[in-house]
Amino acid sequence: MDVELAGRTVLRGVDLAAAPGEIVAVLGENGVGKSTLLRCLAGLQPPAAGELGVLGRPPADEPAFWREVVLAADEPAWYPGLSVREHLELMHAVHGAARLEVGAALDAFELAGRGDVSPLALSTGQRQRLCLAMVLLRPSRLLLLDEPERGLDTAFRRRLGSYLAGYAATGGAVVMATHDPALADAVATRRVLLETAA
Ligand SMILES: Nc1ncnc2c1ncn2[C@@H]1O[C@H](COP(=O)(O)OP(=O)(O)OP(=O)(O)O)[C@@H](O)[C@H]1O
Repeated sequence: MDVELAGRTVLRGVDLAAAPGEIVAVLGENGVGKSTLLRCLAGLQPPAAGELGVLGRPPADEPAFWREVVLAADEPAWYPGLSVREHLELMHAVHGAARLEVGAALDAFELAGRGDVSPLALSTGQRQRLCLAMVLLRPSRLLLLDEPERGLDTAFRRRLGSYLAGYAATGGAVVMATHDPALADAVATRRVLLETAA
């Protein structure tokens, strides 16, 4: 597919497939179009040309689509008055059939000691861990992750890799834009290097 933003071709001839159980790492320099590609896969940016199918149909920004697909890009808006634990409980209650219990998610993402505070009282890396905990707690078939390593220390990046591998091992597909070659090396089953559209 080709993608244009403000009349400029940002992506040209991008050809990408991700099967269940695959982790696709999308690499490339700043501004090359990685986030734009994820937005296309999430149905938030229509391609100017070409074809795009997600889970067997064109992606659409509607509830049925978002029950199966998660886009984790910019930091989400946090609910005022809800603690870290309550954000996870909300996710658990809304989605049902959760992949993780709340206590297990707090432990896995090293937030057990911070469960009662507001997300705004967390450090940048802790907030990113909460984002990822919310993403991985709920059921889904496709994760679209934009620089999931953002703010994470080296040790937790490795843990993230193992969590993504675990997600893929249960049949989920992951497409992630990343600037972390070590994360890509550790878990990607396929790598896509984007280059500036000529
Ligand atoms: N809303 C917009 N309108 C016009 N151009 C945009 C818009 N958003 C992004 N762009 C441009 O599209 C190109 C691709 O941006 P994108 O954010 O997809 O890059 P990226 O590969 O994710 O970059 P980074 O590694 O810095 O996150 C850039 O040249 C950017 O300037």
